[in-house]
Amino acid sequence: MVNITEKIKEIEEEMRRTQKNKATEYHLGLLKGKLARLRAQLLEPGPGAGGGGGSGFDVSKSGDARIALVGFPSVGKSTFLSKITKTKSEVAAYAFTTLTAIPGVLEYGGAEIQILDLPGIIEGAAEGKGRGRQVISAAKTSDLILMVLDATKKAEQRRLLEAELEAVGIRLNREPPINRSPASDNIRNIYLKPKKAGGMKITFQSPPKNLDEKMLYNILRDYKILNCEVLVRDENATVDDFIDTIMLAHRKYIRCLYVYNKIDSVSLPFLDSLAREPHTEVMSCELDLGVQDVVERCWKELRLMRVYTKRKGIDPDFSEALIVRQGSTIEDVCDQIHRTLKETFKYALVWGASARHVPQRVGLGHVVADEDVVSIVAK
Ligand SMILES: Nc1nc2c(ncn2[C@@H]2O[C@H](COP(=O)(O)OP(=O)(O)OP(=O)(O)O)[C@@H](O)[C@H]2O)c(=O)[nH]1
Ligand SMILES: [K+]
Ligand SMILES: [Mg+2]
Repeated sequence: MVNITEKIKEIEEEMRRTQKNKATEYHLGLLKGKLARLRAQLLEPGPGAGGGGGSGFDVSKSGDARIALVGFPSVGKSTFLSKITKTKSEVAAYAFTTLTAIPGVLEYGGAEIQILDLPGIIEGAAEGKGRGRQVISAAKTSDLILMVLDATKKAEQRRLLEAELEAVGIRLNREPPINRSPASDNIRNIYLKPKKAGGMKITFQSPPKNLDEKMLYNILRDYKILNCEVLVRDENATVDDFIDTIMLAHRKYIRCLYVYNKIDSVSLPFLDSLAREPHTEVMSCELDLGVQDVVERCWKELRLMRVYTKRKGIDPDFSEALIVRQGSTIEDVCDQIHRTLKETFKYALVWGASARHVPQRVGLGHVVADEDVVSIVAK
């Protein structure tokens, strides 16, 4: 297999050499498209892909959610896993102690959360350095990325890691464009809809200033999007806008909690400044400081809720919660209990924060709150 990393380097080099002007705009556009595609390709599973493949590790998801521990070597990822779960992952003072994904289970609030200890990554991970691609692929499958940072190391470690994740389409702590029509997600009013068949249909609402049909055709072909519908509404749309539109399909919006470990080795004022950063917690695994706070914060960031069920005439069973995502409805609760429960659903009674009065009689669309008690009444 031709080395993707080398291809990326070549294209980056060519782009640097190419002067930016009207005449080269077209060519640069194609190069940009290629570059974005190659970066995405690095993460795709493929036979014999260099560096152990980009398909992540062979650990199946289990429990109610998955948290991935991502960070540079020796920041204390394995130490943290061993502290909060029953799993023991090897800890040592040298880099790359952990060579594969080690799953552990964190029990919290009645939920089982899978924690994935991962090998350390280094700069250039997204381009295939070390096991970086696998690590990032695994991170991409998680519900929360816990970025473990070493409080004694330079501040730029955080930005470097962010850049590695961004490079492969991961967007940290940004809201996904949900509840909007697919068209409005698109950049600069470019509508792109991949199809199963029928070839490419490219339409311009008004004559474009920076694009033409052949150009879009070539870029789409490069991405192997051979069947699709494209509508360009804005005459000012550029090649970059078009590539962004394509890349939207590769994006993954994941929440990230930054955790500075080893605070036993820094000064108090510095520690204080770290703790003030957004989406951040500080801890010392060694002194057992702040570890429980991190666990609690993880629970919050995962936005999971506990819902208790109750049978008529019997007290609710508070020892066993159903775990649902924030924003879930009675319908989601039914689906958690049993696949076909919805079919016989008549109404539900709800006690708790989401109920206007208790018990409130509600339908499938009612949005539940954390620690609500729900009783489903069947037809
Ligand atoms: N001072 C201090 N050292 C710690 C702390 N937590 C872990 N360490 C030490 O940091 C070193 C690396 O810990 P690991 O848990 O192996 O780090 P890792 O991130 O899993 O490393 P890799 O698997 O190699 O990427 C070990 O020597 C730990 O004892 C802490 O809170 N304070
Ligand atoms: K280590
Ligand atoms: Mg480790």
